[in-house]
Amino acid sequence: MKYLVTGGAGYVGGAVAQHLLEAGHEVVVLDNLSTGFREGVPAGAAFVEGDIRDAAKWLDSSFDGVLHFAAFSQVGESVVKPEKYWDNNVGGTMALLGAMREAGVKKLVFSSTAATYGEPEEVPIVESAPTRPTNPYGASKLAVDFMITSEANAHGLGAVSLRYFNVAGAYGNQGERHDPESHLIPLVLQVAQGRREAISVFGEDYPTPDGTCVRDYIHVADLADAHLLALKAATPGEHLICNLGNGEGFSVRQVIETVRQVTGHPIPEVVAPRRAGDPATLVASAATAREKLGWNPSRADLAGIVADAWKFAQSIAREQ
Ligand SMILES: NC(=O)c1ccc[n+]([C@@H]2O[C@H](COP(=O)([O-])OP(=O)(O)OC[C@H]3O[C@@H](n4cnc5c(N)ncnc54)[C@H](O)[C@@H]3O)[C@@H](O)[C@H]2O)c1
Ligand SMILES: O=c1ccn([C@@H]2O[C@H](COP(=O)(O)OP(=O)(O)O[C@H]3O[C@H](CO)[C@H](O)[C@H](O)[C@H]3O)[C@@H](O)[C@H]2O)c(=O)[nH]1
Repeated sequence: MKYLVTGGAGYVGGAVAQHLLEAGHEVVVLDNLSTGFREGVPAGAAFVEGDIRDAAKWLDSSFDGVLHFAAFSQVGESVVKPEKYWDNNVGGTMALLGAMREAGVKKLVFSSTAATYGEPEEVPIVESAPTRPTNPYGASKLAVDFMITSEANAHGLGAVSLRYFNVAGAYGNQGERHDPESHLIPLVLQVAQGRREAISVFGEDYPTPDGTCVRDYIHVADLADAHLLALKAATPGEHLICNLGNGEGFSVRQVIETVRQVTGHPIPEVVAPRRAGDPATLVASAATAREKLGWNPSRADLAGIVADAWKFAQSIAREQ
């Protein structure tokens, strides 16, 4: 099969593109390199440097589907520059859906997010939980989910939205290298590498066991498996939404402690103010993904996830 991967020069899109190639598919990556890297596009994929708003230039009926990762995704930035998120995430996806309609491409897998739920009333979070995003990033992704539902109803698109919780780890040589980095695990690893002095803990007064935010970390390779299963499950005229996480929460301090164990570095920490837009606890119920996609994650162990991210961070440091 031939797939367009938007955002395939980024962290998750690059890992999924690699997995698609290994499964024998043809992959075309469309990425404007706004946050991604040319060297993040896996060998064997065709690369088009361009914007999803211009997807109609490259999308034609030879494609069997689209995997849509291209977006801005920093929670904190979205609070101070919301217009950037509405423009790229919502405006960009509207153009992409239009191009798919024109070209008659009927299958879509979309990177949605746990941030669509906001502060949950109950954990683990199920897909029928209220969606009350606490930041414009989550709101923009929720708007896209609504857009996709109406596209499926009106025009027969077969779509699956995967609501990732916190993605981490590496898949072969596909790993996380955001610049600037905002995600917890790669930042803590930068401390272990001596690239920063200490990790800031954003708030220690949350209603959680140790006062720091709790998140559900999922290995990017397990996430990649879910995308291939989602392509199989996509059904014309239907929009399926699935959470992807391991169902277990780890606090910021537990993550830091795990990095200490994996790297042997003492990792100094400093307490900093809360980051705007952060919910206290996000933990997934992935029962829908297991039932509807047949997804069975096999790399849930946090130390293993951190060890893979560490291996990748060290390999990048050697290259630089
Ligand atoms: N990393 C996580 O923990 C996480 C969690 C939930 C959801 N997501 C979602 O997964 C997707 C991928 O996240 P990531 O961590 O790999 O981010 P990333 O920044 O590494 O990748 C995004 C890629 O999209 C490209 N891009 C952005 N806007 C574009 C546009 N208009 N046209 C073409 N290319 C464009 C960027 O250059 C980049 O290569 C995003 O949609 C994000 O919202 C990520
Ligand atoms: O230097 C740091 C960086 C992060 N954190 C904390 O660590 C936790 C995880 O933060 P990340 O930035 O790694 O991840 P987020 O939970 O903010 O967001 C990630 O997961 C979300 C869903 O859970 C969204 O999908 C989003 O795209 C993705 O970046 C948060 O409580 C954050 O406040 C720190 O304490 N210090």
